[in-house]
Amino acid sequence: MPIRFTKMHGIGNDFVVVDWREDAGHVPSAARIARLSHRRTGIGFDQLLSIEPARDPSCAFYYGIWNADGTPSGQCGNGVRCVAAWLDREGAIPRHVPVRLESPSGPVVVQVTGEGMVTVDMGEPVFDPARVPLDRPAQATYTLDVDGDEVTVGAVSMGNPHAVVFVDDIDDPRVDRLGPRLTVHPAFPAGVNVGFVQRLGPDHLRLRVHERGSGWTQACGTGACAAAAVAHALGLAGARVNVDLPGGRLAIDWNGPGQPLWMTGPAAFVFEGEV
Ligand SMILES: N[C@@H](CCC[C@H](N)C(=O)O)C(=O)O
Repeated sequence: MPIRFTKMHGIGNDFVVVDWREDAGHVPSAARIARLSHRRTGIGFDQLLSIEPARDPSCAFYYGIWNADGTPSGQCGNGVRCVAAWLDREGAIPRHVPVRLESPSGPVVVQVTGEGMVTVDMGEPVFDPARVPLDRPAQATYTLDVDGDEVTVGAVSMGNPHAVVFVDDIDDPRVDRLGPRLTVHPAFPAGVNVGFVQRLGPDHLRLRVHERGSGWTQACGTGACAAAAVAHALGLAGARVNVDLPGGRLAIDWNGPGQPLWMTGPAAFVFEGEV
């Protein structure tokens, strides 16, 4: 069955967006998604995003998320900005007005603030390890054995699981080795997105993310939220943090426990296609 799609990206984290508002339920198999995501023999993307009718009547639309290997995810920060920009281009949601969208992990609130700029209320970061999920009793940080290497991580759910590792230099080759190994560490039974954070100051972080199901990406929106939330919880960051990823910058605002976390950044259209 042919699939019409829009290729988009959020600071280099790239997506195929499919419109299933009239036609929900035609999820391609994991094997087909993996074939389509291939960068030489397919379209090439980090995630496939569907736009569908909302199941929750308080939300305008539902969006589904699948990684490049075909596995589903509960949340995608760069993806939800692209979904909002796509709905804005269709005239399906109003501008400058908060709109509730339903993700697989629950509602978020998007606001298209200008051409291609979107702010999202991502909800409150969840540090309870049982809900990340992380198979350890609750602590501020966790020390994990990664093939004989001791690695200290913060853990948080942003609707999907994140491990956050502070390093002196995100370009250190040790980071390249640790990313893929930590993503499949058995302490995280559902796998984990792993963010390596270099702290430049209380309001400025550098970040690289090895994503569960997609590998190293140019940017990870929920990864930026997780990095800022863990830094804030450890007293290493304030309420407003600029997070620089290989593909660009996101602004994260979080006032701490009991408060929602906000992410602001761009969303861009690349091309339309059918496969
Ligand atoms: N690129 C994303 C996260 C996509 C899902 C992730 N790989 C997972 O499996 O949870 C983002 O921008 O947040």
